[in-house]
Amino acid sequence: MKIYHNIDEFKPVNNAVVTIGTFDGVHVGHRKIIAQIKELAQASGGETVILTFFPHPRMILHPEDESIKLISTINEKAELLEQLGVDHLIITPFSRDFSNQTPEDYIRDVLVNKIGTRKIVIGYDHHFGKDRKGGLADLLKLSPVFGYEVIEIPEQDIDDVAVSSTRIREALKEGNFELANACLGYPFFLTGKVMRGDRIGTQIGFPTANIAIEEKYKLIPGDGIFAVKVLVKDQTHTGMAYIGTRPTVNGSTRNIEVNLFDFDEEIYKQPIRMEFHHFVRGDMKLNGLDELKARIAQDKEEILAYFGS
Ligand SMILES: Cc1cc2nc3c(=O)[nH]c(=O)nc-3n(C[C@H](O)[C@H](O)[C@H](O)COP(=O)(O)O)c2cc1C
Ligand SMILES: Nc1ncnc2c1ncn2[C@@H]1O[C@H](COP(=O)(O)OP(=O)(O)O)[C@@H](O)[C@H]1O
Repeated sequence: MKIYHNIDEFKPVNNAVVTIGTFDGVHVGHRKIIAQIKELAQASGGETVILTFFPHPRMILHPEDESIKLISTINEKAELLEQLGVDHLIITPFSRDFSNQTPEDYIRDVLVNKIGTRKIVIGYDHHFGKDRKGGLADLLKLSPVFGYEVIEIPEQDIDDVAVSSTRIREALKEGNFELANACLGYPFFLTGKVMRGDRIGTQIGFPTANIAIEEKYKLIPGDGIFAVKVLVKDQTHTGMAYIGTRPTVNGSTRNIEVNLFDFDEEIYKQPIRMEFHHFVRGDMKLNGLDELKARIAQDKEEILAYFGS
């Protein structure tokens, strides 16, 4: 998959089959739309193009506002779309010029001239251009002029997509990974780098890799203990993750940490990817390190049993 960080980097392709959207999480609803553009492209010997927008305008206009939380970071999204076999991903940054185009200019300059759109798969609720005034009606009106075909996504499918995103976000907050992962079509994951902590982990016999996540907008599951699978240095390990403020040791920051089973390596600064499979319990203030250690040993038994090992 080729990635473009600006629409101007893109050179028109033959028989472009295009869809436009945020695709947060690249969940089962999105996958259905992507399967459709792939089928259309295959049938016409064309190439699939996804046009997405990043950063979200609110992230630029109000960088202090940390309320926007997304299921996948832009890099995670690109990785997921690549796995699905999308040919081209155009990531358009928000700009006033881009958002101020009239619907006609946008269709002619961007969709037709820059992308070479032959087929566009789009929902009734998609809006574009100045004041978001452009939509399906404009695309349909100009289709005979520019010779592209418009394929409308049924309203029910659009609603399913919206329902899925909201349900996934809620499920992740509540620790319902069974539901979130079923809606996503793959286990929810986060990616980050291992950083140093307070070295209490080793002291109690459960070293934990502390994960730093660069993207402030990434949605983090609610606090608790989780059964996870972690990819580190191209190897997958099972383990137990902790998200919380460590009330037992009077911690202050919200940590994301993981103890990997059958693992004993120094991995500071390593990139890791952690998949969430099951919520085990909520965060607790335990009475000292001995109690914490005993509780973690119990968590480990439960998680080993969960994974069936
Ligand atoms: C499976 C697991 C369960 C944990 N449960 C709790 C808990 O209930 N309460 C708590 O305060 N900390 C809990 N922790 C976090 C520990 O306090 C933390 O790992 C320890 O302080 C080590 O921190 P360090 O990596 O900075 O050395 C848990 C950690 C793990 C791996
Ligand atoms: N089984 C393991 N699980 C997680 N980290 C491990 C493991 N074995 C060794 N490590 C290493 O130990 C570090 C965690 O040890 P810990 O005492 O908790 O230190 P810190 O407080 O700096 O995280 C990890 O960052 C990693 O480099």
